[in-house]
Amino acid sequence: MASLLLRQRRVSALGVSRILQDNGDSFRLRLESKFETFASIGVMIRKYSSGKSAAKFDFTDLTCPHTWYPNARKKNRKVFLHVGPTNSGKTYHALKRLESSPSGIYCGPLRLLAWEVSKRLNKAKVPCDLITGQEKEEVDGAKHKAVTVEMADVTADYDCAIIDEIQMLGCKTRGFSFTRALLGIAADELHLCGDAAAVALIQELLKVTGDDVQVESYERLSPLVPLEVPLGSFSNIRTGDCIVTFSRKEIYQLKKRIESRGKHLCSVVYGSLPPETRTRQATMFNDTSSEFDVLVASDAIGMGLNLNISRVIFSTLKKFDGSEMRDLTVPEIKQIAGRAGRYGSKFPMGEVTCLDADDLPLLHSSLKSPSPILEQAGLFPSFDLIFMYSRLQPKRGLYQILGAFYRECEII
Ligand SMILES: Nc1ncnc2c1ncn2[C@@H]1O[C@H](COP(=O)(O)OP(=O)(O)OP(=O)(O)O)[C@@H](O)[C@H]1O
Repeated sequence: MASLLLRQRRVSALGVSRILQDNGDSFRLRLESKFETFASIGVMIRKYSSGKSAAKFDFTDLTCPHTWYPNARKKNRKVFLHVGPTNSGKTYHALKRLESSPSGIYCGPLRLLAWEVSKRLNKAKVPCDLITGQEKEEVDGAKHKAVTVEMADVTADYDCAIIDEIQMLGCKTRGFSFTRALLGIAADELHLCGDAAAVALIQELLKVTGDDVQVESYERLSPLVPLEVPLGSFSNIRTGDCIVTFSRKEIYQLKKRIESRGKHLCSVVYGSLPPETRTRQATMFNDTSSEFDVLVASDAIGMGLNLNISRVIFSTLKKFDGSEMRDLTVPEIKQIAGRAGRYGSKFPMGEVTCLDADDLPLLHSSLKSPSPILEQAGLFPSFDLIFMYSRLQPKRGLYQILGAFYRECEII
């Protein structure tokens, strides 16, 4: 197979650009149908512009990623973009459609969100599998799936699909999975839930797919009040509080400090907790009859989770992002703060504040600011694409091949 493909590459040197111009996308669709498997080798955030999709064929040409998904391209997808602030019912409306569809898939950014959706659908007598990077729970007769976005199947056919927190397609580390799901899921109806900052980029990305895109805007369902005073002392902690911090060490230090006063017990939620433990901790906090009435969490709670939080308290507005300590961004602050006072929860109004008074100005200004408009989406080459490219350079090692691939991609 490799030699056949290498021959195709030699043909390309003789002028596949022209063939593409002459024959449109059909050649690419046939070729790209071999490229469906994605693997985690590297990530590229590329400025997306439909104007750049000039006819040039090469394994490093990533300018037409919509052609990588022939199943999705066979459909005229109806795309609904549900946009608005946190706690505005975007996901609720999309889930209603999923629940009433004969088959479907929910793709979320967190394992806990996928778990919440599978639980909800199974409770509503809609059998639903749960598939994440850590587990696979299959339910007899299920035609629905709740998955973390990386596990989205772009080869199956669905009546309805949801991609939650779609603004994450701009994320440097995980954005490519959202772009893949956006372009690749073959569903008659595709519901995208997230921040309005992603609308223009998504409309631009979908211009080339022929999908019908409709924007539905929402308003927050319950008030979120930024407090004028900081928490100050841990003696002011009360039932329903959630303290947010960004390292596991600090999470356990804060839990110890709060519990040492003898008034409250704390649940903890952070990304690297084993899934069952995370689920148990979130359930304990949500259960009003449990003694665990305070939550200490990382930004793992920031996306979409429905927890019984009355007040969010930022212990800091800085986090280490893998390379440096930086201030939280406007979207991060809004997402995390938005967990307080969820509609339908025990607390009809949410409050948000900081541990230290010095952080209040940044908190207040961020909550008032719109999220910056997204201009970039993550994109990722398929494993097969890299494999075929590597066959052209038999003397190079993997490191050099990836480096060369990355450099050549950048100049397109
Ligand atoms: N019309 C409704 N009737 C009953 N409950 C609703 C309704 N709309 C939303 N809710 C509930 O309000 C809460 C927030 O809704 P949802 O999760 O859809 O908000 P969202 O806009 O997606 O928020 P986020 O962006 O923070 O994820 C959920 O618990 C949801 O079940």
